[in-house]
Amino acid sequence: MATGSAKNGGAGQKKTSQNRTDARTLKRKRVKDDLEVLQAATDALDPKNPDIKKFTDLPLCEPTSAGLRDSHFEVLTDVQRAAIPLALKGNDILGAAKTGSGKTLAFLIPVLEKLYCAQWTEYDGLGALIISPTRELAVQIFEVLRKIGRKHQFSAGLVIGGKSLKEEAERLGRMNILVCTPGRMLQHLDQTAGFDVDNLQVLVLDEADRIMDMGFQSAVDALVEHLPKTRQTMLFSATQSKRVSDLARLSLKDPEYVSVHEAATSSTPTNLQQHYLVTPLTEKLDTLWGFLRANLKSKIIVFLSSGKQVRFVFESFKRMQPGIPLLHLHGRQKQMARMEITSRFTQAKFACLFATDVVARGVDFPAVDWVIQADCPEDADTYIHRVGRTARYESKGRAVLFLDPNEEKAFLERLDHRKVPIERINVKENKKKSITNELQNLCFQSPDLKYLGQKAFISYTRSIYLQRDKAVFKFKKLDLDAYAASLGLPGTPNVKFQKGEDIKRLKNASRAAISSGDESESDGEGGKRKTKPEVRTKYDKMAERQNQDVLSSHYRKIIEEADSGDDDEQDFLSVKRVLNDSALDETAGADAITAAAAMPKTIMLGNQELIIDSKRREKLLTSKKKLSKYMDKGTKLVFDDDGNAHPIYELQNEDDFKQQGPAEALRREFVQTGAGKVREADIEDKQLAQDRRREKRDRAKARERGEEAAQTGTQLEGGDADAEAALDFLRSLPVAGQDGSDGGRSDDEDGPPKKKAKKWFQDDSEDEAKALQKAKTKRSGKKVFEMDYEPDNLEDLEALAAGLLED
Ligand SMILES: Nc1ncnc2c1ncn2[C@@H]1O[C@H](COP(=O)(O)OP(=O)(O)OP(=O)(O)O)[C@@H](O)[C@H]1O
Repeated sequence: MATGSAKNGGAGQKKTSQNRTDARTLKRKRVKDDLEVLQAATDALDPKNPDIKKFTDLPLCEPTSAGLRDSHFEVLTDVQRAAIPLALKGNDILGAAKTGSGKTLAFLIPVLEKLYCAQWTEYDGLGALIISPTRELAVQIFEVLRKIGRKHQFSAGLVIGGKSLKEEAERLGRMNILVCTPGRMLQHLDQTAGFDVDNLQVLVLDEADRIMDMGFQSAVDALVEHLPKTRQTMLFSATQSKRVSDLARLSLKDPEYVSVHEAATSSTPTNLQQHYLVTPLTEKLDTLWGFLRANLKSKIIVFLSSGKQVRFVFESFKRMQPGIPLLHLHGRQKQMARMEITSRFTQAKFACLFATDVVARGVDFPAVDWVIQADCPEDADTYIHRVGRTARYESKGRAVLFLDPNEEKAFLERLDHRKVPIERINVKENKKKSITNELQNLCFQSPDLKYLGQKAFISYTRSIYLQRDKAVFKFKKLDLDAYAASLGLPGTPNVKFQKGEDIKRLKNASRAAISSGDESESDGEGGKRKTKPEVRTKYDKMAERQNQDVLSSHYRKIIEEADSGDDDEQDFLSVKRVLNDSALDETAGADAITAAAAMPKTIMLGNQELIIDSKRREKLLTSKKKLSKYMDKGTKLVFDDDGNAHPIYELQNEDDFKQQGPAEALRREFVQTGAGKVREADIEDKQLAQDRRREKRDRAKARERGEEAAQTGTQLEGGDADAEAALDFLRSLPVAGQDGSDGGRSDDEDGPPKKKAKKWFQDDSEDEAKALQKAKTKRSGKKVFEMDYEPDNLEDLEALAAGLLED
């Protein structure tokens, strides 16, 4: 049976495997036929056909179509309509379209189609490389790729750093599509054995103008060297450059220039409202604070010029609790933190994100209401990308640019030149409020915050100094002292400047340094090749810091000490001179000094000889206070009428003492007189205490009578002077509501409460005071009248307490 059945089973198995082979052949044939149809449709496709409106109008394979359907993409945007057909036909593309217009799909769909048509498998290696200037954007592109490519069989990976090179390298060999940042990719091409890109079919540069910008030039050049020349290349950006040199470096072949909004009257989305307001640098934080307080139910991105600015504003505003969740993002944060913050802001309904230009390009946060540019962007392109974080696709958005009066004219010209429609708005005078005092208090209380403030000050002033566009950024016009004060700093930090460098080069140099030093903090930018980091001491790091001027004086001393090797000797000699100033015979000259240098230094204090054998001891000897413990304590003297000095306790001459009588009798007499004096003093004290108690009782009674009279309105009969005085005092107090003001009327009072005008700049202390007042009223169940009166003694305070808290 077993055998039989085995026999039967063998025939069955043969049949099944035959069936499977047939099915596979059939499937392959079907796919081949489909591919031929697809290819024919693509060949026949007229890229300029105006009837192409939906994705279903394009010759796309089933997996891509299904991915788009499932992601609810149906109608093509302008840039997609213009670019996708050309790209499907294999052209190189130079795509330019406004922010938020859907450029990501415009290159991802052709990538998927190209590899599908080539029947790309895992054995074919890397087929497409997509480069982004920032990690955030790379992650986002990868997410869209996963969404629309979910029905494909390709493997896709993200190469942006944050993991060890080895870990990434292991997976690289198996990837068909990679989304990466240039620096990190270059590292792999240089260092990862067996990572083969010879087969690459498509290269995409998103935010191409930025990638081709100087910070990335060398990385991109080196990267392109590794890639095969026969490939399709696509470049996209909202601010596309057409520099011939760039195109040559990327070996673009007869690229199609797709610029769907070139004829548009504005280079920014039409559903974006753009404003600017002129606010002097010294009031910038006041204005920003006021804006946030007035827009608590919004999703806001605030752009600042550097990570240090971002940290200071975030930390100080966080402590002042504006009433809206605050987040911050800059390139020096660890990768995990950046991803976490990005995702929190993405999900938030109301929040404010302080950020550097790390999220200025490409990042697609949903439903951002406001983009605030608190620091003027370095050029009009950066402005366009920053405002593009709102009003994306078909949604609306608003943007406000803060300009210092010195920046206004020239920067508006730049915007006008780039077709940016922007209108001036003003902050209402009555809504302005200075937060300088709060910042000063915070900086005073927290040295950390003060340090951040100093760093922010330095990075801002340096950035202004280094900006290329000198017509906009006028360093000489900065009032540095006032600016430092506006940050709450107790003094103006010193700033060192390097001439002949511009801000972009500096920024990118620091990025390159990071990417070669610490991978985990790298932005994937810059593209310098990694060298083995040397072991550096704490002092090395401190000495390398660019802003040593804000180091504590202690650290500065350490650094200065390290700089001059012969310091010790110099110190020694100079101390010797100081100590022996009077003792040194001038004629002894240099010989005496040299001889002294060989001997240990000493100093005589009283009858003690102290050896100066260390800097600490030397310092100690210059402090009078500290020296005092080594010195003799002085003796106190008193002077008689003739001016003769005597010790305080002077023993009487023995003979004189004996003449006064027997010692025991003298002692008894002394004790008796002393005891008599103490008794008298005691009686006086008791009498005084009694009088005071009586006075107090009388005052309290008079007060009670006075209050009754004041309440009933009856005239006081009789003439108790104290009571009358108390009544006068009570009448002199302003009674709630009588002086025309609201008199501190509590919410619980009868009658309609006056509606308070809604304020822009309501601060927390007011809220707290109100809450306290309410809590008090609730607890006591009594009405609370606020008086504009400051009691100046204890009695007044008691009267106030008794007179104002009543049923
Ligand atoms: N055809 C479409 N239909 C509906 N929504 C779309 C379509 N294409 C893109 N979008 C949506 O529009 C938004 C912006 O798209 P995308 O991020 O690709 O813009 P972008 O042009 O790359 O912007 P930026 O210049 O800022 O990088 C995204 O939320 C995306 O999901």
